[in-house]
Amino acid sequence: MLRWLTAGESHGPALVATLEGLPAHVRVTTGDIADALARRRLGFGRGARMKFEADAVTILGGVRHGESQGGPVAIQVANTEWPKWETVMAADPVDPDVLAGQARNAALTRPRPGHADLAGMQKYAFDEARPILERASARETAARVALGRVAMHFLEQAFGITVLSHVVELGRARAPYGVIPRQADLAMIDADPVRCFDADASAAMVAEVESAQKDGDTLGGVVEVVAWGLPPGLGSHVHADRRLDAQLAGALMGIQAIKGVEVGDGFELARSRGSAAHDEIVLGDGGIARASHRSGGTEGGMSTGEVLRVRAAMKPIATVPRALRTVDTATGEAAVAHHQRSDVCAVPAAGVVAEAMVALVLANVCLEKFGGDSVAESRRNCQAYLADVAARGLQVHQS
Ligand SMILES: Cc1cc2nc3c(=O)[nH]c(=O)nc-3n(C[C@H](O)[C@H](O)[C@H](O)COP(=O)(O)O)c2cc1C
Ligand SMILES: C=C(O[C@@H]1CC(C(=O)O)=C[C@@H](OP(=O)(O)O)[C@H]1O)C(=O)O
Repeated sequence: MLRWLTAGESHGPALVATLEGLPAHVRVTTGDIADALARRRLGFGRGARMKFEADAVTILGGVRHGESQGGPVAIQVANTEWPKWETVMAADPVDPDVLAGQARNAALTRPRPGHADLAGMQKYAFDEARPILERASARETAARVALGRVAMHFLEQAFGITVLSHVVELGRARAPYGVIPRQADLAMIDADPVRCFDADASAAMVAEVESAQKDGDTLGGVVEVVAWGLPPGLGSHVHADRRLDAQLAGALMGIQAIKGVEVGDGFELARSRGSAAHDEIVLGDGGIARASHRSGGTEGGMSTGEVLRVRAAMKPIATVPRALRTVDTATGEAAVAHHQRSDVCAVPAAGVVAEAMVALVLANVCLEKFGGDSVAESRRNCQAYLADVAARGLQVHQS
């Protein structure tokens, strides 16, 4: 079983992440993780902070000479802006007179609608939002992306599974439905300003961001994560929490600002008749094949061996420049919400985070099915299983 945790605040010295249960001999370097973090900073519409702040990665444990050792992997993502925050975010007590002189320490008593601010102040007994927003911030997703890269290397090296994402909707702009990119397309997607695979849709998405920015507004959108090379039978129908689709939905909904998840054709299937909603099992060239890919690669809570497709819908950024109405909790008076700066749109970055979450889920279900304390052992176990499926005439040939 793969377990992971992150810790750290948005303006703290660093985020830290640990991954327990990773087999030995996964090849991964600091450079690989830095590359993943750089991809998360991509995307037209992100705010000023992405430009002046940098992620400084250190692998603190679990990896030696470029290979995992079987112990927990610990990664630090340090924040180069820390010197500006070291008094306001200090772990140890600070002289109140020193703190009083810090503009950054001003009490945030105008909670932002759409954020954790108000519910967090209620729940954790704080009179201002700083202690809440520091941990609620999607800065934390940098730690998840670092772990996701390690999980992706395991999936690729043990099983040949690859995971990628692309932006399919941004504001009102939409990419054509049903185009499923492959790993070879990833460089092209990352080179696009909004990580969209369709040039016309990309131009429309960029225009949407420009228009929202001009209006002092923000945008959301939809990302699709695609995984190629999955064996059938990951996850299980036998219990709710073992269903692959449930685990994927939970992982994606666990990303800040994600409000909806679709597996395969998702909500569109609900609008179709049964005769047009499923993937018929047919005789193909080499044996059993599927006539379509509507299910998104899961049936009965298990992978089918077809390409996996999941979509996540992100709400518009909640720190709206044209500030939303709130109440100042210090005075009890009507006010407008705190706003310093924000992304106009972070959908392209959310795609990179969604890839990481899907990779962590897939790595976990692969370990559940195949086990293995080394990459070679996990690979061997998977190959033996696939050989048995084929020997029983149940192998599905990809169309
Ligand atoms: C990659 C990424 C970047 C984000 N950037 C911002 C931002 O700059 N400003 C903001 O207000 N919210 C931003 N968010 C969204 C907030 O973190 C999120 O809206 C907030 O946590 C409340 O959402 P929730 O109700 O889903 O938790 C971002 C989310 C992601 C995934
Ligand atoms: C720092 C990151 O994202 C931040 C996520 C975020 C939020 O509210 O979620 C708000 C913004 O930070 P700030 O409020 O300090 O401008 C983003 O920049 C990052 O992704 O590395």
